[in-house]
Amino acid sequence: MSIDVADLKHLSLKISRTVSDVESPSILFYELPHLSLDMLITLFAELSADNQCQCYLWSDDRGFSMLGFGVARSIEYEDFAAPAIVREDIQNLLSCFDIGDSSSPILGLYSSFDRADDPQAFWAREVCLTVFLPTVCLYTRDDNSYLQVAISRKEELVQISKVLDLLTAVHPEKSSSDAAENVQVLGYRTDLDISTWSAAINTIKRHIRSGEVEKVVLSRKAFLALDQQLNLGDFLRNLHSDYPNLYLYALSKDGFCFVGSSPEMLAEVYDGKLATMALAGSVPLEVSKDSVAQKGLALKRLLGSSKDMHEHNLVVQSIVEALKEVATHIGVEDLTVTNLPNILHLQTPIKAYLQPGRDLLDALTYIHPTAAVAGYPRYPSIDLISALEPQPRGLYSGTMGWIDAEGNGSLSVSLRCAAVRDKLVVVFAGCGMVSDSDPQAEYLESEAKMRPIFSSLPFGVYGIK
Ligand SMILES: C=C(O[C@@H]1C=C(C(=O)O)C=C[C@H]1O)C(=O)O
Repeated sequence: MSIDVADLKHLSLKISRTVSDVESPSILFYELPHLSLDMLITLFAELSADNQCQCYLWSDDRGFSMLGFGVARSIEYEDFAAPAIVREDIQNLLSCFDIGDSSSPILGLYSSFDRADDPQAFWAREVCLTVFLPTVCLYTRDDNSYLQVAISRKEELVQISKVLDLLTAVHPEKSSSDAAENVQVLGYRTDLDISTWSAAINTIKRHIRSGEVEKVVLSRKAFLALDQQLNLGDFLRNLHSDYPNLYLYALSKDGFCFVGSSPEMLAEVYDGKLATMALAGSVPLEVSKDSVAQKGLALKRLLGSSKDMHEHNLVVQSIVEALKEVATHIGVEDLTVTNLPNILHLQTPIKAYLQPGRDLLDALTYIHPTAAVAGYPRYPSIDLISALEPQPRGLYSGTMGWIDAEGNGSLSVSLRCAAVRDKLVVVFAGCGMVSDSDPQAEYLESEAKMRPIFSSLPFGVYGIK
């Protein structure tokens, strides 16, 4: 169903009237005709061009998508805070608003991997955790779409009208623009080339031999200088059409945009039931090869690799250990394979019941960062990562998603991503290192993990090393 312009204009008027009458800060909810993800992508691209306001897009493949524009209120934590404190802060934040009926407001939530405060790295000036109530939130849940507006000042009406005006103008099947065809790469570099990468892996192996760690996830960045700014709408549409069943996310603020498409769920919580996964142990696929034959061989190699099974089992083990602190009835399901165009991953779904009073925030605090993005055990691995990686990771390998007032919600792990500022694109990828990791093979794996970003750029860069 497409959006009826007359209906929206009517809604817009109705909201303006209601908002003008609102005397105390309020959160209002309206039902909307179905919003496709494509429409939210178009809105994200248009709204993020306005550098004044934060814009947030997050979507899973299970029927939840949200677009948040503006920030009515936010809570930022310089260090990782205890879940009980965050929970209380969220309740206090929401208690400033009249919420009315039975709807539960949706808040955005994102966290960084580390306490990133490198002034040289624009993607890494992050607090640890941010929870925010968007001024305008369009979201779709199980095929129903809603508009949530948080009103505390009359000026917010401008932001609300902006979203509604754009919505009336968005065509449901917006085709991509052709302006970006001529984008050129002016420069390319990586922070860890194959020789520094290999040296870092040798250091990790020394720490593994000494018994201090069993696995460390090493990551690197690729920096691309373009001759013009990226068209974010086209980029997100390409990313979504090539990798359709993943988490798609984008955060635009402070003059930069962090964007990606991740196969990894950190946690999904509903009514005390928790779903998570171990995702680690990978075989990259080459672009040039016949995909069916190649996938068959790669699958055999992955399932027969004791190194990948070891890497994977450490992640299962670390998640189960973490869950024992906050959950009961922990069920480790059968091993499966996540089959993507660029790579195959071993995957084990894990389910549990959270202890009474626990919610998504406990899942975040205890599970993250898993051994799939940090290492095992967690803290010596994180120390090694900060010693070996030239700059903080910032949002890369952090988490992104949403939470409601009851602590239900969903978070993805921020992988297969890039930070974009002006004409610079920084692409991130990492690989789990164990005692028998081969630096060359791991480097190829990191290239394959960057491919979704490269191939979604207008010129489809594949061969960058
Ligand atoms: C760290 C990344 O991916 C993680 C590491 C994996 C591995 O080492 O096999 C697989 C999936 C992810 O959990 C990344 O994509 O940057």
